[in-house]
Amino acid sequence: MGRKFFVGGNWKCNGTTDEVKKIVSMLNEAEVPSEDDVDVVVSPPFVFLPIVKSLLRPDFSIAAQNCWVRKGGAFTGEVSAEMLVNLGIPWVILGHSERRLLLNESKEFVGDKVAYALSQGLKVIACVGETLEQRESGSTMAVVAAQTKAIADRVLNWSNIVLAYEPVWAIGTGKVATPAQAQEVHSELRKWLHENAGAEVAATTRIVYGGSVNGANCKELAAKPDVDGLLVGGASLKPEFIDIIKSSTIKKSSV
Ligand SMILES: O=C(CO)COP(=O)(O)O
Repeated sequence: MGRKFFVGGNWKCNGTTDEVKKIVSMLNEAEVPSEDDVDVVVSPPFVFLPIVKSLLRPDFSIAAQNCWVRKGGAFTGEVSAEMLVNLGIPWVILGHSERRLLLNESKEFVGDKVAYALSQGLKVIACVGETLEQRESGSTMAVVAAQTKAIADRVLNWSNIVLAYEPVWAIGTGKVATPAQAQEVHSELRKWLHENAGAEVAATTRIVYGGSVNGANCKELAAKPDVDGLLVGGASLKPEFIDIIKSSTIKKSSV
């Protein structure tokens, strides 16, 4: 019943057309484990979705970085789930901490977005994570459980959700969580899912880690039993992203 390893590349608000083409060429030329063993999903800014879709190798998939909370309409500046489906984009990242914190997206709003995106047939990478202050005050689990509950309250079927644990203090800081810290929260999150969404959801939902993952630290993180993949920011724009994809092989050798 193994959970297939998942590697996401969140390009955030980066890139020009030329840079995007170069990253895609680098990905297309790489030799990586088979799609039977690893899901690779890259997430360019909205404006580059069509070009990436037209150029990217077929065994890699694509995610948008956000979408509107309900059906499209008079919502200036927003992009709807229906539009992503129309473009043939299968995945969307929702609840990233940069949106929760910089754009004041509440956990309820994120939960609504997750439910709506799923209802339209999108697969969702749903991000949760605590700030440094929250970690230091001992409320890490309470925070990530409340963020996960806002999703669980609105969603019954978890088969199209990947849960990404991204501690805010580790994002873009070079300060990666230790493998033990990641494992601890992932295992608690799985326990939470078991108690609140059922044994099947807990056993099958992939929980991936994000926050300063790079080519040097990916294997140790990937080796942890409850780390089912990695969500990569800065390093996903660089050749070391290929090494991160290859860290998936550690799961094969450890079973
Ligand atoms: O936010 C992240 C992925 O969504 C992680 O970003 P960094 O890998 O740049 O720390």
